[in-house]
Amino acid sequence: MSFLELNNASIAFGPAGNRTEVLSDINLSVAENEFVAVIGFSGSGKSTLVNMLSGLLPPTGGEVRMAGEKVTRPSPRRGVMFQSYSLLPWLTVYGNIHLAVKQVFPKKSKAELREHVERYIDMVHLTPARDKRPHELSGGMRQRVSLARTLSVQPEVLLLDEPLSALDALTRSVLQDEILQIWEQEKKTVVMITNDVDEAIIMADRIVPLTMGPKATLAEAFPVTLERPRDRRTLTELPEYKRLKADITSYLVGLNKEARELRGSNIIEMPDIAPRDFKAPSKIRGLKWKNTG
Ligand SMILES: Nc1ncnc2c1ncn2[C@@H]1O[C@H](COP(=O)(O)OP(=O)(O)OP(=O)(O)O)[C@@H](O)[C@H]1O
Repeated sequence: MSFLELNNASIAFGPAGNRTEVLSDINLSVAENEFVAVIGFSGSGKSTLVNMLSGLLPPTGGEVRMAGEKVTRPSPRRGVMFQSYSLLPWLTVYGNIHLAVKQVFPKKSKAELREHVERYIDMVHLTPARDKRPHELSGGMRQRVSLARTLSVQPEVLLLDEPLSALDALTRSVLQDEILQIWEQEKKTVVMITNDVDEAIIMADRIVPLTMGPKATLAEAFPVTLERPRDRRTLTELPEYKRLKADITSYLVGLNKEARELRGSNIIEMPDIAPRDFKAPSKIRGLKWKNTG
């Protein structure tokens, strides 16, 4: 049964008369505890899609529903984790998570708050770094804090907007495994945005391509039926993995080609002109130098 739904949802930006429809006629139905990966090119509208799912950006057409209710504003029931860590630099790991938890669970006692915050710090293996500030942490550690903070408010839906794309390949795979472990243990509904086919296959139950914008829409999904837990050391050798990777990659390459051809027909011819004088000036704001050109 569908838990999170997008029904003919669209997002347009710009003033009346000059509007651009970035997302058009998006339909998606995510079951409870399902892990869906949305894969797309840069600029296609992936973050706009996350903002719409979270309730930050109301659709200009159609609707978003969660557990049958229309989504009209952000709520702690939908936790978002962004590509940038968005941590408060003057607070420690503990402080960053504590702030979020206190906001969402104001009735918890001091001791309950402490126990709750420490549980999530432990979940992402950051207990030894509990009192460090963001500048004292590596990129992977910062992203772990961000994950712990998102999880600590106990959302039912996790929206992950390219959470690992700024990390090196090794850290990225460690964090993929940690997110999967947490997902299995905490049973969340996940929509993860990614631009990495391998990441999508390793993590998701279903991969949905987002076509190129403007008027980007979701294409037909690729189901991933590989058994869980998935072992990345042996997974890449499986015929199903290879077939999926080839199918999704060639689909994405096709999208890119199609978009380039469309853009090609809109190319504006520029006049063939050259500057009359291209000598470097001898003086700029009182600064003199020898013209060697
Ligand atoms: N608030 C806004 N006002 C006007 N245009 C916007 C706004 N937000 C996004 N856009 C436009 O919508 C399009 C999609 O942007 P979006 O950030 O969703 O893409 P993306 O796929 O997440 O890109 P990237 O992977 O590079 O982060 C872009 O052309 C962008 O300029």
